[in-house]
Amino acid sequence: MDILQKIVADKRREVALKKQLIPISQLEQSILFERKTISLVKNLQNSKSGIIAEHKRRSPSKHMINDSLNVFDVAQGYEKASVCGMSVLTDSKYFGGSLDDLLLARASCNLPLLRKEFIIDGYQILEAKAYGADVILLIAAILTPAEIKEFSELAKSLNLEVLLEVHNEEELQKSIMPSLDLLGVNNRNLKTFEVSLETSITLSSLIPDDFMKVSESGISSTGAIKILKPYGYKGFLIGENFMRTDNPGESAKNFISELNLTVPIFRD
Ligand SMILES: O=C(O)c1ccccc1NCC(=O)[C@H](O)[C@H](O)COP(=O)(O)O
Repeated sequence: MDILQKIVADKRREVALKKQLIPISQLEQSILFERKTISLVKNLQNSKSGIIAEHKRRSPSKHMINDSLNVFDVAQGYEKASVCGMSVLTDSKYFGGSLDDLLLARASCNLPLLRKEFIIDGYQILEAKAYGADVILLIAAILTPAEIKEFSELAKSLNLEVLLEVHNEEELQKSIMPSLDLLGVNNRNLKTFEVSLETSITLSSLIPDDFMKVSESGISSTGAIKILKPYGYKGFLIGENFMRTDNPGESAKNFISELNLTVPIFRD
């Protein structure tokens, strides 16, 4: 069993239990359900840096990254750094995150928030909305095309944007549909945990221009962004590189300053 299969098996049990404890009607009563969402796509279109900064305490590949920070401070730091959006890992068992992290991030900043989760049930999309997300992640490797359609359409009906994540051409070809907003290529091979920007480079020409292209994982220098931009990537999801430091917001700010100095404006 690979790591995604393990995570999904646990997630199915977790979601089944939660559905018994907290009914959908209760999620729908959240005041955040009525909130006007903020567009990550628009922020990326208007940005030079394209940085989506992640809150990530630990991970299956790197184990402990940083659990001494307060998500409230991290979100404020990212906002001050003028990132385009923030990704909040809400899985607890493998990443040490929670829905409370999402809620705290929502309370402390006005950035578009991505709920970074292993979504296998529409219930989790209603949770995302109830806890203040603007964007959800769908992972092609763990979903059928019918599920991607059902979940992305549910998200759109709640005014949430949808980031679809792929690792290879097969996942990309089976998943492309109009109800998606952003297409993320994950550079991390989930069998070996190796990261390679080649994955983003290889898949770039197969992604139709209608989607905002995002490169995810293993981005540890402004040089990587310089390499990826000419392939049409406008979003760059960065977790460990910022979270490994004592002050992720300051690290993001320095990263963006360096980027502005070294990277030419996008080629459209
Ligand atoms: O990060 C992992 O080890 C991991 C393992 C299994 C499934 C997903 C995983 N990561 C989720 C992510 O997509 C990353 O947190 C995100 O792209 C940021 O990556 P990085 O900048 O390399 O921390």
